[in-house]
Amino acid sequence: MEKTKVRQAVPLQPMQVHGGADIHLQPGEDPTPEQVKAPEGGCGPVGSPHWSRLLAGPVAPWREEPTLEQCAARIPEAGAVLDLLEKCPEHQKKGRFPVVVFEGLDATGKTTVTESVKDTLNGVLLRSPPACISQWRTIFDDEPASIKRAFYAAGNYILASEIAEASTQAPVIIDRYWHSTAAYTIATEINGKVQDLPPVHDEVYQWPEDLLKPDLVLLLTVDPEERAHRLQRRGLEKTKEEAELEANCLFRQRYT
Ligand SMILES: Nc1ncnc2c1ncn2[C@@H]1O[C@H](COP(=O)(O)OP(=O)(O)OP(=O)(O)O)[C@@H](O)[C@H]1O
Ligand SMILES: Nc1ccn([C@H]2C[C@H](O)[C@@H](COP(=O)(O)O)O2)c(=O)n1
Repeated sequence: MEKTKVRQAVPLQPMQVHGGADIHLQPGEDPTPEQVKAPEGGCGPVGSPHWSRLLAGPVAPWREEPTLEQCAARIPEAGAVLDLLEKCPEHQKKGRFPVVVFEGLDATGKTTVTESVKDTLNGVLLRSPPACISQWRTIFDDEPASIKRAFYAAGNYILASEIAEASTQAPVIIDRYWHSTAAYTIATEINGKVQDLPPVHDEVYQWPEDLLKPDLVLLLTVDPEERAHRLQRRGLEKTKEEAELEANCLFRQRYT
């Protein structure tokens, strides 16, 4: 067996982004802090100020981007995701059992490790996106980045209600959660060099304040060559992100 490295991921802090009203900026013009900040009370499509901020886009809040609600007429599954989201209680509380998340690039061993830890701890294994919406992934994966991101972000909130319930019964082990959504979004949607990324304490890295927080997040890493072999052995078609990781050093730096 190859060695899988595990390190505790830095938890993201609460995030603040624009909640939905259109902001028009000239190319190169930066938004004011008022524009970036969500309006008091929220204004988004699903009633909760935080959900609406999230679905409006955590990384480039000043851009005009379609939300799930806006594309529901064209993509009925977007409406179904929003219906599920609406049914989730707004304040998700963790039960008495620990909630542990495993993160990492493709083929770093998340499935293998989470299944083993689940068996060892006699726990419950959950995944993001959760099973109730994962059959629609291919639809959203083919959509523009903002819609894809909104789907995965919504999935994290739906998953949170599953975590809340499961953690009253047993330890909960999770394969990907918010960090995956944030990392892929930052890597795909922030252009430029790694030094152009928002600074370390920027709100973009922060955990959404209304999203149930795990007790522990572990990041799995393997040597890039070994990871490439594993992907090759698996023989699946490369995802868009994998192709970018391979070809684009800047993308890789932004992601990691
Ligand atoms: N420690 C290990 N040593 C050698 N091979 C491993 C190890 N852990 C996992 N693998 C193999 O690497 C491949 C990827 O593992 P796994 O599916 O667990 O990764 P993953 O992170 O869940 O991937 P993805 O995110 O793409 O689903 C599998 O073929 C698995 O058998
Ligand atoms: N919480 C999540 C989970 C997954 N994603 C996206 C990121 C990648 O495009 C893809 C990887 O998932 P996997 O193939 O390992 O099931 O899914 C996300 O953005 N947020």
